[in-house]
Amino acid sequence: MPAPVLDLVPQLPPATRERLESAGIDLSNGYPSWPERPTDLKLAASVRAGAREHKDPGLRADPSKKNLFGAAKQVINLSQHLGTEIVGLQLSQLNDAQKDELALLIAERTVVFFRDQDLTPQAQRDLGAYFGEVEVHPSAPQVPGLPGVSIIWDRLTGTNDNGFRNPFGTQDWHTDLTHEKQPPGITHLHNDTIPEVGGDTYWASGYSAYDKLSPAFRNIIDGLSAVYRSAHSYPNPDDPNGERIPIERTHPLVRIHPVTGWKSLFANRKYTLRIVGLEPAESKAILDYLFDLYERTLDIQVRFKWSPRTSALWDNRVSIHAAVYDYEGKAPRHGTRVSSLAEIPYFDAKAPSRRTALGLDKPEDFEPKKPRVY
Ligand SMILES: O=C(O)CCC(=O)C(=O)O
Ligand SMILES: [Fe+2]
Repeated sequence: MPAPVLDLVPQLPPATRERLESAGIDLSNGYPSWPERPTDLKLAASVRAGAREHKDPGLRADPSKKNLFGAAKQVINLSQHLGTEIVGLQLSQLNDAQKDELALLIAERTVVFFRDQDLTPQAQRDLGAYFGEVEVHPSAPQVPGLPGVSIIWDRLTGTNDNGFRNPFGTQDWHTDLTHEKQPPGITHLHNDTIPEVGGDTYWASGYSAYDKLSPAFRNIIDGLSAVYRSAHSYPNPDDPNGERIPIERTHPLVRIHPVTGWKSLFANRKYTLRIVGLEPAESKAILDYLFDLYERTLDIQVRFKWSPRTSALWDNRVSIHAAVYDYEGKAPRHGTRVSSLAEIPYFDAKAPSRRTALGLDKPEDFEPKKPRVY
């Protein structure tokens, strides 16, 4: 299939163009570039089907994080359960000890922010490569000359029908690339251009969603597997002109983060299709409950207001996220992103939840809730 032609150089926001050009990105063949697309589903599914060794840098970190925190001007926790902003550090200048500690911090706090970054797309890719093998999407738009640096920009839909009634797709709560055999751990989005008003992003904690469940309910979902579907679809090799179909993969519904050792819910409404082994109605009832809990429980979420040249690094193993499309494409918002593939998701019945590991459980957390009396 030929790569779509969509030359958007003239539409690049000025700050974005300046960032790309001063980093030596060649825009003479257009922007973005599209990878050689797989011709069919089998090829797309095989792109990263092999087993990769993943050694998480967070496992090497000094638990006190003294190298990272000692060099920062300020460390601000944005909510109890997730979200930390680090002030006064440049991501492009971190040493290895600081990168290891950052990987640990992201594992613990789910999403970490750095404002006022001077970050080339090349430096962003190098940092991603430190965290794990950089994901090169088989069919998503990328920065020319830099496979693995993909682009978040609503102009890339190639259609103009996104708006108030039809938000950009990233507004749906989701986790990235859950259909991969080794889905991403850390994803790093650097937004070089941000509207003056709007364009915030939400994250919700999978650790805390799991912690919200009663022990009896945890027993029901612990050890179950679910099927995860890809966002992109591909022609079936046996029927190249027929309907395009997505990739499907099975993973545990509750997974363990290899660095923290904590259990996390691993479900998202956009891509988790069904629980293996259950009747369709049972699967739907349980998944709908889990999605609702995850998406609607405000105390396990953080909403972040960006400023230009800000980086967010989040852990896709233990979170869902959603981008608010209230600027409706009227003001430019442009970012580059790099995802680092991690381990094959796994479950361990003996692993603790986050609250248990941190000693935060209270006896009443384990009693059935009493009905509220007003
Ligand atoms: O635009 C955003 O804030 C987030 C978009 C998103 O879903 C992603 O980068 O994976
Ligand atoms: Fe996403």
